[in-house]
Amino acid sequence: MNTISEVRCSINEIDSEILRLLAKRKELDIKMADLKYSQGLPVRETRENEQSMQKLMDAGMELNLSPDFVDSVFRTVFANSLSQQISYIQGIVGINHQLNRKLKVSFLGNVGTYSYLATYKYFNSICDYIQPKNCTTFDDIISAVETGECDCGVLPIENTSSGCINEVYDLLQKSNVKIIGELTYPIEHTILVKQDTDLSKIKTLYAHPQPFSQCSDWLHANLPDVELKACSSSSEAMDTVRKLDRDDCAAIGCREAGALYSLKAIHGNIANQKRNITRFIVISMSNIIVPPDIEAKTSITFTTENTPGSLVRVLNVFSSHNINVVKLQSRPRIQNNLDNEPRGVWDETFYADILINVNTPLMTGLMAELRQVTGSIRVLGCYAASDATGR
Ligand SMILES: O=C(O)C(=O)C[C@]1(C(=O)O)C=C[C@@H](O)C=C1
Repeated sequence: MNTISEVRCSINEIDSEILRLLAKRKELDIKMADLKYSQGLPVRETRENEQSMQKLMDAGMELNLSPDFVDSVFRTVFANSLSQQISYIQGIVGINHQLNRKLKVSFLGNVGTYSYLATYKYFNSICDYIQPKNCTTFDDIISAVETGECDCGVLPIENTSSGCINEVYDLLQKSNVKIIGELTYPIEHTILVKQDTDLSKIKTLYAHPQPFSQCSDWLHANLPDVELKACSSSSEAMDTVRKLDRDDCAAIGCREAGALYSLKAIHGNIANQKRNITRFIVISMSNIIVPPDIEAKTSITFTTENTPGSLVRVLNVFSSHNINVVKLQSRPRIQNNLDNEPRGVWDETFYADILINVNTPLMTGLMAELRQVTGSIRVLGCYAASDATGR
């Protein structure tokens, strides 16, 4: 008769074997991407995937595994495989010409910030080694790329709870960096403490301003009298609470990252939206080419006259070409010369994300039409849409 620990041991061995096989599969993904790219074949093979899935479900049934289970396991494996292949090809085509596949990347904060987690998730399959540049402001992240100190930078741009991160939009208005990628990352805010304590004892809470704003409802209802201290990042917040080592201080951060700072989670899931997700953009000084079979997103910025119908005329251009505008945002225009500005009014700069690849013949005609109905227009970058990569 087997004991629990013997059975557990056998299960652990099987799990390790599954991991080894997944790692082997990952190596084949890269080989496959290489072959497809060199032969000019599409990366996404929807029909082949469907056929493989059907075969796996049939084989699974013979092994007494339900089709649902097989479907959910392999859907994740297939999505990951596609994302690996796309990232790899993006790496060949665009941002990584270095033979040793090392990239220097700037992002907010230190180990354990959400930006850190998103950065490693994005670049893991693109390069072998990331040299991190830890920044304390969004401006520094962009400057590190502009000066050539870093190959790429990662910036949060919008979140399902707090909306657009205006500071990043305004910095993009002033910079020449290109957007070369995006990823969406689930942000699971947690109250982290150093000493054994409970919520009623907390007097001071440390966090980046974004988590404060993303958790405003919960904070209002549960910690209304607590002093909120803004930090430059979640890592600074977590490190401060670790060093203070008190039972009346806490930080907002991700549960797993908290453990890196010897902090315990006492309350989780505190964001205003259950699905609290941040979209990050990846920036670089040079554009990448998105292969034609990958769904591409192009970010543009434009100005219009401050007159009735001006914006509609721009949107009509997209509509007439059946182009999906998946995001439209406006920000007050940054003016350096205020001499001719009438008092009390200001102009807006618009940002739009549209589903089109800039390297299509349609784009040239589209830009010509857009120039006729805008004051100025600039492409901020064209990149693989996160839906396409599963990131
Ligand atoms: O402070 C961090 O951990 C960050 O990475 C910054 C940041 C942000 O500025 O939006 C990143 C993602 C989350 O939305 C919350 C915080």
